[in-house]
Amino acid sequence: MSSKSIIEVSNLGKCYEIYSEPRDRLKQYLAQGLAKLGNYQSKKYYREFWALQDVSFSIGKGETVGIIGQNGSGKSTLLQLICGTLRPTTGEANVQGRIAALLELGAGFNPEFTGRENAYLNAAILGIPREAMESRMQDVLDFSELGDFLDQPVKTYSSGMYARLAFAVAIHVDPEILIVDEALAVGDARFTAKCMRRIKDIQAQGSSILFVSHDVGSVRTLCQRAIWINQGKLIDDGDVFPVTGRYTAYMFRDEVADEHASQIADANAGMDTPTTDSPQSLVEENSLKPITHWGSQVGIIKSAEIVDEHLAQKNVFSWGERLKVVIEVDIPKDLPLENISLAFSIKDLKGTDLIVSTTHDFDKLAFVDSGNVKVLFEFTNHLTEGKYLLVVAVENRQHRDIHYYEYIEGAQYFASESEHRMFGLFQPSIKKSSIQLTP
Ligand SMILES: Nc1ncnc2c1ncn2[C@@H]1O[C@H](COP(=O)(O)OP(=O)(O)OP(=O)(O)O)[C@@H](O)[C@H]1O
Repeated sequence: MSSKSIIEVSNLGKCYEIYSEPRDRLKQYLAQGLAKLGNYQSKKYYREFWALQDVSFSIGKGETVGIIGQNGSGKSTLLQLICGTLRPTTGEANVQGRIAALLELGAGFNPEFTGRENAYLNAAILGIPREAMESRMQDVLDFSELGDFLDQPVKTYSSGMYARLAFAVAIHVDPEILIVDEALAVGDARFTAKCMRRIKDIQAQGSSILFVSHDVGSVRTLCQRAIWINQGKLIDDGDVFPVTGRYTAYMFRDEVADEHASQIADANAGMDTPTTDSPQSLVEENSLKPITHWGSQVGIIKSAEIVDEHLAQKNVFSWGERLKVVIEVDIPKDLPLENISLAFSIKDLKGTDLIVSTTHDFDKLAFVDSGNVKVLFEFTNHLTEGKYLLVVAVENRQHRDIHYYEYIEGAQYFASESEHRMFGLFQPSIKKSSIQLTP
């Protein structure tokens, strides 16, 4: 284990024995016993299912890593192996430091004990003595907002109450590693926001965080790095933006041209997210290829760029300047025109959508013919100083369903600049006025 890593996972695998009928389990047990006595290999009455297979990576101190993947891909299995609540079939997970894990609901809680007793018990397992925890109990109570329920057996709790207690305990035991499984996000919106804020505090204190989520947006907001697990295998591991981009591409893949996830990862290997702290200029960033580029009709977008009001392509725009997003598309004859929509979004380098517009919404722009079309979206640049990227897409929209014909994340990289100091991400021009209420 390298001195800088706090978690080191090598060739980790978990295999389950799947029995088609309950009596096969008994047959297996007996056959195994006999085989041991006779010193021979017994017949297998089960089939093997690898929930996780040959996974290796290391996590450094202070890193926040998102674990992404479809339902049943092996994320929870991986976390349980790291926490030591599950034994691996192959390989090992070495962990250095106190792990506070929020895995399944109420994991580690005794249903007969009260919330308070469970808090002491959980803390003790993590090496926090009762006296130390006593002084933190008021904070646990305040954070969990459980009130009198803290002294009720946890078997009487709702799933949301379980989650509140589990989270409150986890953040009050000084974790060096915090593991958060999204399965726990059963609280209401206010509590979820409160938890996210606290996770950021823990991050700022230098703890390492493993964050499991289906939501690419929250992974991008919180994590610098992402690990993509698919069917028990590690598909991709790297900077959060490109890895989640490739995962999204896979999730939206065309059913007909269904490719294996690893092929997408291979094809995109080597594409990195633009670095924000590098001293290299934007010119270099503009030479970067898109972060992701996919869809069922790749190639129909002929060009996509941001220009000023004189249609000159630029990479730096002033705050308050008029700008246009120009997308040229060649719509094939066989595509149904009625639901075609051209869309763009402006994202910051963390992947947050700041501006999104499509020809489909508000004043719908209909396409009357296939062939070459240029669409212009015009608006005033109200982005505060920083670096941004342009995302463009041609979609088929039917109500809330979207099929992507082509999607380019990072069609252009550009900067916004201003002489004024601004806060926030987006600063429209705001009219100020006052009303005199008393003389
Ligand atoms: N005890 C078990 N016996 C047999 N199979 C299991 C067992 N536990 C998990 N699995 C299987 O292992 C696979 C991985 O499960 P896991 O819970 O790790 O997935 P996940 O990525 O966390 O899913 P989700 O996003 O739905 O929580 C699934 O196919 C699941 O059915």
